[in-house]
Amino acid sequence: MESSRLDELRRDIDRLDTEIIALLAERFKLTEDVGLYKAANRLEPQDSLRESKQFEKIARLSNDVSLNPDYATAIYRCLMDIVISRHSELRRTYEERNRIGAS
Ligand SMILES: O=C(O)C(=O)C[C@]1(C(=O)O)C=C[C@@H](O)C=C1
Repeated sequence: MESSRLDELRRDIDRLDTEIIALLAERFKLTEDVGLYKAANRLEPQDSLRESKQFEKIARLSNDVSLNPDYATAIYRCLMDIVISRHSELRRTYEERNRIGAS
């Protein structure tokens, strides 16, 4: 491959990465609020029913744009695992604060 072509492709990748990171930041802000809501309402960090619906949607959306659904599914599994771990942390912090506040 001509090196200028490689540079051009990498510029396109960099541009998309900028957008992907901005969207991830937005998504994590929303899941942070979900985590705070769950902690305050004593809901479990993981919701398997919601996840099943999410994964169905992800497969459908991937197929619509000719993306291998396995790729998107793997990425979203990672994302959700990070979210679940953060929600567990928020729950521990929330309960710790309430214990201290109650004593
Ligand atoms: O919708 C929720 O309840 C969330 O916590 C968000 C989210 C997600 O990232 O989409 C993460 C973990 C849950 O197991 C399901 C979905």
